[in-house]
Amino acid sequence: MILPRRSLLYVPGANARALEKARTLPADGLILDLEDSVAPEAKAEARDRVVAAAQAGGWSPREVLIRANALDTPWGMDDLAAIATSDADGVVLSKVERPETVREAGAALSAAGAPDSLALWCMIETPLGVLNAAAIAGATPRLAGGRVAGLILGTSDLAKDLRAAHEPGRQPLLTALGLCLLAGRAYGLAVIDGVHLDLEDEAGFAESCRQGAALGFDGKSLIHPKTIAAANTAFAPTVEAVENAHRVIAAHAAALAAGRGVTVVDGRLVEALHVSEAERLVALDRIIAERVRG
Ligand SMILES: CC(C)(COP(=O)(O)OP(=O)(O)OC[C@H]1O[C@@H](n2cnc3c(N)ncnc32)[C@H](O)[C@@H]1OP(=O)(O)O)[C@@H](O)C(=O)NCCC(=O)NCCSC(=O)C[C@H](O)C(=O)O
Ligand SMILES: [Mg+2]
Repeated sequence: MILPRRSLLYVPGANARALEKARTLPADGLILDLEDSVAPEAKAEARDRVVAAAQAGGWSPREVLIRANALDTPWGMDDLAAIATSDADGVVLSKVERPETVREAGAALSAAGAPDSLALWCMIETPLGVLNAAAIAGATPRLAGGRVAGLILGTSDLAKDLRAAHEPGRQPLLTALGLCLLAGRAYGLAVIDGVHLDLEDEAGFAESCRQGAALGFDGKSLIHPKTIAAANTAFAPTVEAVENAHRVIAAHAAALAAGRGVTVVDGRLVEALHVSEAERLVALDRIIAERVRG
């Protein structure tokens, strides 16, 4: 089933008001955070609060993911044990660098009683993580019956480790973004772009969404509710794209009925591969429209 992942908002797990507010926001998904936004002395309390919030329900149609601390920190394993039976849709593993970490997390979740439906999302945010992205994506992918549903780029940590500049166009990060997209798509995963740190830079945010959508990301991770609407727009199919998709589907069906495998729509060649992409767009558009109607 296609799920819109245009906007995934980080919600600090230590901030009770933000957690409450998140229930009302039109993001496709929420990442309830136990990692970087939570101070060490607040980790245990934040874990209890986030797990209780997930268990309380009432989040639909939003996906609820909980970001755990890395497994080699004092909190990582306790986070997984608590999240396992939290009714969240997924666990976000931070700073994943090796496929063994994904398997270890999957085993820990299963041992703690997690249902098979609990997904794993891997953050790729270090140079080693990028270089191993294909092995991480292919460790236990959903398509092969495993838990891994997606990759999320951690471009802030990555830029720091690379000593790269945060600049318009994100040239210093493009190799890493492309490698992660290749890795995720090779194993049928969702792939989510990193955050835009400057909350006052509306034009830069819009441009980074446009670029992320053009590169092929499913959506963007966000840090403030005021950016949800722009991300939802940027990563949704446009009206023109949906109209074109309907024309492609109809023209190809007519060509097949006439015994031909290819046709031309508005001067462009249409083959079966274009039909499957058109069908994906139409399905995504329908689900988004259903959400808007409520
Ligand atoms: C950046 C913020 C600290 C700003 O917070 P604040 O000053 O409270 O903002 P506002 O006054 O403008 O907030 C307006 C209302 O919106 C609510 N709010 C704000 N942010 C969120 C949020 N993220 N989720 C839910 N609700 C939110 C406020 O409560 C206000 O509500 P109301 O009371 O009704 O007026 C703050 O936005 C924030 O903490 N953002 C998230 C920070 C975070 O999670 N960081 C970690 C994830 S990013 C990361 O780790 C990067 C990655 O790992 C990498 O390496 O790249
Ligand atoms: Mg990070």
